[in-house]
Order: sequence, then structure tokens, then C-alpha cells
Amino acid sequence: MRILLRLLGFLWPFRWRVALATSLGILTIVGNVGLLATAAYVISAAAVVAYLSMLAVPVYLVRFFSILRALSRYTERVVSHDATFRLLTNLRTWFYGALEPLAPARLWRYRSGDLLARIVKDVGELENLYLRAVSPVVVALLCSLLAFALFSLFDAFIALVVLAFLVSCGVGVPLIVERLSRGVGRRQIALRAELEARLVEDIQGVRDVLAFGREEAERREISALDRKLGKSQRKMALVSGLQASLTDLLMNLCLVAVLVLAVPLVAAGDVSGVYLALLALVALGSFEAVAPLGEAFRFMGRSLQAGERLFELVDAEPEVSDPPETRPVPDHPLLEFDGVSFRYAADEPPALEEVSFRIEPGGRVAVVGPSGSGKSTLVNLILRFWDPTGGEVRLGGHDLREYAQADLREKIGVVSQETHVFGDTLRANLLLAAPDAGEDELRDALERARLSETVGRLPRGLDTYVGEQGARLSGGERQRLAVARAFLGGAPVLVLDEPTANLDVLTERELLAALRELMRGRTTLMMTHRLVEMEEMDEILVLSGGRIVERGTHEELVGAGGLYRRMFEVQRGMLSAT
Ligand SMILES: Nc1ncnc2c1ncn2[C@@H]1O[C@H](COP(=O)(O)OP(=O)(O)OP(=O)(O)O)[C@@H](O)[C@H]1O
Repeated sequence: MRILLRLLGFLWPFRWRVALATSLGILTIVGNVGLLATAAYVISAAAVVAYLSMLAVPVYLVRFFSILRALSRYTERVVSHDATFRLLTNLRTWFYGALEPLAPARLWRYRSGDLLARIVKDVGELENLYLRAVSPVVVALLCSLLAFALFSLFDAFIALVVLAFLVSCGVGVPLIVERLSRGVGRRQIALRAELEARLVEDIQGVRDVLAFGREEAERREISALDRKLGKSQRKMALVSGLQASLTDLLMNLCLVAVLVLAVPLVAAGDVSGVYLALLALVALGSFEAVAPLGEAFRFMGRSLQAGERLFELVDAEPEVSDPPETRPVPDHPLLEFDGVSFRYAADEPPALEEVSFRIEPGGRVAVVGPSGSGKSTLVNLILRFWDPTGGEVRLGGHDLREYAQADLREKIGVVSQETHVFGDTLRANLLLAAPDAGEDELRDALERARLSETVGRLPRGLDTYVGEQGARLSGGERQRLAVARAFLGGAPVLVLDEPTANLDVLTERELLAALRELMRGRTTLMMTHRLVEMEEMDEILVLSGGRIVERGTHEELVGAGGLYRRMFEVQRGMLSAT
């Protein structure tokens, strides 16, 4: 109920459109009942009146009601769909807006296919709720009362019987349908999300699936999921069939009941014979108002499950939030870690322990260490994706928590080991960093990132489509694209998270040349386990198991003969072997 009320709350901005759709829905039913009633009257009366011209008014009414019915049905559909689609557009934007502050700390547990299913399919699913459950309920209620009033003009008992049939069809059938389809609808949504998440993963990892010969196993698992989904869809179809037959049964029983009760009244002369057909057809026509309710309730379980999945994410508390009063981020800041400790969850081991260092404005510090030592965690804290569990990270002398997240991230340029390239043109991928950059700025950034030659070779230059995740670019080119973005962004602080990790030695050298230029004048923190150009660094921190175990300049650390020296020698050995 809580979810239903919350979902209905989104209708508030569209209340006038919903009211209009509801009024048009009532007019449609009035048109239908009026058409059947006047037509039945005209046919019956034609048999007994002396002159057909005496039926001129009812004949005009037949025309009026048929035009009214057609026009109001059409406009009701237009208005209700228009309101629903506007509402769904709002919902999608609202949901995406609510997702952004959750990334990445709260989202990494979700599969991308599942998130996609929520924002596309689950939001779409709510169409059923808004189109079928709101104005149809009001229309059914008012039209049932109108039908009751109309029948009461002839006979109170018949009016009560018709009302009882309408209530059975409008309330009884939906309740049965809701009960039968509740679990099925929920299961359908969960299975669909699971299937989509699986498919997205398989498409993203298709190379590995093929390389490991897993295609048959994956196909089997996907068809097993598909079969389960098909089974629940069949169950839903059975419920749908049951609902349609029950509605038809009640409608026809109502017709029979009206005739059984009205014929003796006609025989006794209490009701004129010309109204007999009218009563029968009006009873049939009134069911148009209550019949859609079963459909609305059949989708209720699915809509509620979809709503629940949306609220589950939207209600998640972001890992970090902006302070009530923010301060501007300085342009040439000092970056400090002061006794920083961090764990990803209370039951996880610490990823960082008592880490302290400082980088002067324009200075360079490298963090080296084996895999899993906590280098990327440092980046997560600098970008404030998480806050430290102990100690402080400061920029320009102030705790990062004093800045607005957006202002802070604007001042930090990141080049990481895996640059995300959007399936768009190279130009669009560059403009991501500086939407207003002109042609000259783009060319300059490409030149400095040593990407101009590559762009010159591309068939459509900057307007070449680079493929999904930049498939058209080599690993080195993708990294240089990240460097070009950092030039365009112009952030004074630079975080390099193993930017050369996946590159061969020659490509690495090219990238390092571009990075050297990028670092000039910027406060730089470079994470790496490749000990290249370490002589250029003001300080090197050796991280192991989340702690700084050695620190100093390259010469000092090589001279100290510790972990750094061993890493340096292993790497030198590997290089000379190649
Ligand atoms: N989102 C997360 N939730 C829980 N633990 C995490 C998460 N991310 C990283 N960790 C853990 O934190 C520790 C430090 O990981 P981190 O990624 O910072 O290491 P790293 O030095 O960057 O490793 P690599 O060089 O392989 O990228 C590891 O034990 C890792 O398993």
C-alpha cells in the first residue's frame, strides 16, 4: 500500500490532465450507454408509434451519442497516454538523478544489466499502473452509480441487482485476479531483470565466453532462465483468460437477470414494453466501465514490484554527501593525507592504515606497491567516492568534506588504467571534459596528448565514430584520449592511477611523454607498480597491505635495499630479458 501511494504521488503534477482523462472516460461510457439506450428505444418504439417522425428527437440522440462516444474515447486515449508518457519521462530523469550520487560506492554490487532493466523496463512497467489503475477506477465508480440511478427510475430492485453485478465485476474479479497474479507478476519482473543482467554480461564478455568455450553452457543457462520466464508468462496468460471469461460471464448473467426481472413488470403493465430492450442493453453497456478493472489489477503486482525495485535504489543513503555550507576549492592546492585509515565495510579488513603524506602545489608524489596494496583506494578517497574511516584528506588545508563534491571533482583530473570511451565520435568523447571547447582547443589538447597523428589517419578525423568502449582505438590511443581530456579539463590536481598498466614498453614511453607535459605545474599523485621515471618524483611512497612501509626519493629507496629496491631489480631484470 505504501509503495502504491508513493507511486501515485508522482501523479500530482499531472492532476489536471488526469482529471481531464477521467472526465473524458465518463463521457465515453455515457456516450456508450446513451447510444445503446436510445437505439434500443428507437427500434422498440418504431414498432408501436403511428408516425416515424415522432421519433425524430431519439434518432438525433442516437447520432449525438455515437459521435460523443467516438470523440470522447479518442481524446481520452490521447490525454491519458500523453499524461502517462510525460510522467514516465519525469520518472526516468528522477531515477537517473537519484542514481548519480550513489555511484560508485553504492552501485558496485549491482549488475549493469539490472540497473538498465530498472531504468528502462521497470519505469516502463509503471505505464500499466498509471494508465489502467487511476482514472479507470474513478470512471467505474461514477458510471456504476449513474447506471444505478438510471435503473432506479424503472425499478429499485433491478437497480440493486445490476449494481451487485457491476460490483462483482469491478471489485470481485479484480480481487481474484490480483490474488492469482500477485506472485506471478513479481516473479516475472525478477526473472526479466535476471535475464537482462545475464545477457548484458554475456555480450560485454563475449570474447572471454568464446575463448573459454563457455558459449554452450551460457546458452543453456540463458534458455533455462528464458523457460522460467515463459512459464510465468503462461501463468499470467491463464489469469488473463480467466479474468476475461469471468467478466463476460457476469455481464451476460446480468443481462439475463435484468430480462427475468423486467419481463413480469412489462407484463403487469408497470413498465412500458418499449423500454425492455433499453434496460437490457443499458445493463450490457454499463459493463464497459467496470471491465478494465480486472486488467488493472492483473498488472498491479508487476507495477508494485517495479516500484519497489526503483525505491530500493532511490532510498539508499549516498555514501558521501555535501555539507550544508561549502567552500570554494583553491586553484593551486596542497594535497594532504593525515593519518588516513579506511575499510570498505565494517566486516572487511582495512584497505588503508594510518597513511600520511603531502604534495605541495605543483609537486609530484608516486605511490608504488603490489596489487591489492590500496593504491586505487587512495584515488577513491581523493575523489571522495568514499570518506576515510579515520584521519583526514585535505586539499588547500581543508578537509575534503568541506567542499561540494562537484566543485572538488572539477579540480581533479584523472587518468586511470581503464579509460571509459563512449560509443560516440572522438569529438564527443573529448567534449565530455570541456563541453564548450572550440576547435583550436581540441586540436591543441590532441597535439599535447600526442594524438594528432592518429586523428589525422582516421577516416573522418575528429568526427570518426570510435565504437562501443572505444573499440576502434588501441589501448595506448585510449589512454592518450584520457590525457587529452585532462588537458581540456584543466584541473590543477592530477591523479594518475596506473595509466600505463596495460601498455607495452614502446606505447608506455609515448604515453609517458604526454603525461610529463600534463604533470607540468599540476599537483600530481601517481599510482603505479611500474617503476618508470621515478627519478622525476619528489617523493615515492611504498604501500604494502594498506600501510606505507618505505618512503623517500628514488635514489634513497634504491640505496635502502628494501621492498622498493627488490621491485626495481625484478623489473630491470624483466626489461633486460625482453
Ligand atoms: N569496493 C570494494 N569493496 C570491498 N573491498 C574492496 C573494494 N575495492 C577494493 N577493495 C579491497 O581493498 C584492498 C585494496 O584494493 P585496491 O584496489 O585499492 O588495491 P590496488 O593497490 O589499487 O590494487 P591493483 O594494483 O591491483 O589495482 C584490496 O584488498 C581489495 O580487495
